[in-house]
This record gives sequence, structure tokens and C-alpha cells, in this order.
Amino acid sequence: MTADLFEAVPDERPSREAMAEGAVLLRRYAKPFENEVVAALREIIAQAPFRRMFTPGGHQMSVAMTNCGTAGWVTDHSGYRYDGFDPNSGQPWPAMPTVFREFAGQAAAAGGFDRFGPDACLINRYAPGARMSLHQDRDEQDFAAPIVSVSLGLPAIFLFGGPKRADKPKRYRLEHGDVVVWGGPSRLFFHGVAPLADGEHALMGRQRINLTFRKAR
Ligand SMILES: O=C(O)CCC(=O)C(=O)O
Ligand SMILES: [Fe+2]
Repeated sequence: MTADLFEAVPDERPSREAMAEGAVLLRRYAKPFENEVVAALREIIAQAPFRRMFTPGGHQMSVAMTNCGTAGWVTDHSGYRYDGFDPNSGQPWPAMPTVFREFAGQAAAAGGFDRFGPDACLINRYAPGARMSLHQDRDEQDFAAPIVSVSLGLPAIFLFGGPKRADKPKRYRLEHGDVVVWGGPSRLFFHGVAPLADGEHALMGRQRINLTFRKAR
């Protein structure tokens, strides 16, 4: 009699939602890949552990980061840039797993961008309270390629604005498996993440992991 009370509630959120011209939210798109992606993540993190980097202004970021691919995004006192080497180990960043590259290409195509070949994947780890202030992704050489962003673990409020910092951002709740693709007219739109609410996710625990695939060079 009680068992039926605990049946899964169907997820009735639309699977696809346009956010702006060139920007789309693909809900649950990464769900079928979750186990493969998490296994690959474990190997990457073993080689290149998460670390909280410092902005050029000297502030330590609340989000912990690492990378895989031939280029990795880094920030320190001298600025933001892509670097082929992990500054903590002096070694090249872990290679981008095939499952990542194929997944990102497929997601980009689903978002309307064919032939996306990412060379960088920034991996963000949000503990409860961690946030990312509004910014543009503009350290890449070629803005013709989109950004493909994958959310895993705890839900977050993603802020997606416009071409100007002052443009009021819309708020989207991103859940485990959700993918956002933005490019073309919205490639340089401001975006960020509100402070992560505490919680516990069945597969990922007490955190949110975000992967952003980029064509850096
Ligand atoms: O965590 C997110 O959803 C966004 C991350 C982001 O904007 C970035 O890494 O540049
Ligand atoms: Fe970003």
C-alpha cells in the first residue's frame, strides 16, 4: 500500500527549450551517458585534481576546476588563458576521452551546430554555496564554435543574459543530465550560476559538476 507512494514522479519538463537565438536547453540529454561520463571523470580527476584557482584580481574562485583536452582554461595573477599544461603538475592535461568528444559533437549538432570539434573541456565542481558570477566565454580563438555545457549532480540556477553585462538574465533550473548549447548570435552572451543550494544527489553526492566543451584554439 505504501510502495506506490514512492513511485518515481514522471519528469514533465519539456526536453527542449529555446533560450535565445543560437541557445538551447536540451533537458536530460546527457542522462544515457552518465555512467560512462562519471567513470571517465574519475580518471581525469585522479591525474589532474580539482583546485580553486585565483582570478587576476587575487580572489580565489568558489568553484573548483580542472580540465581535459589539449588545452585547459586557467586563471592566475597574470590573467585568463588556455594552456596545454596543468600548472600544478607541469604535465599535459589528461586527454579528452572519446566518449566526451563524441557526446559533445552529438549535443552540438542537436543544438544546431554541425562539426563541433572541441579541444578543451573545463570541468567545474560546485560545492554548496559555490557560484559563478556573470561572464562571457571569450578566451577562445574562434567564436564560430559553440559552447556545450553539461550539468551533473545537484540542480543549479543558470543565469543566461544577453550581449551586455547589464542585460537582465533569465533563470533556468539545470538538473542532472541537462545540456545547454549556445553559439552563433548568443555565443558571447553573459551567463553565470547562482550560489548552489545544499542537497544530496543519488549518483553525484553533495555537489554539482559542470563540463563545458570548447574549441579553444
Ligand atoms: O556551471 C555552469 O553551468 C556554467 C559554467 C561556465 O559558465 C563556465 O565554465 O564558463
Ligand atoms: Fe562560462
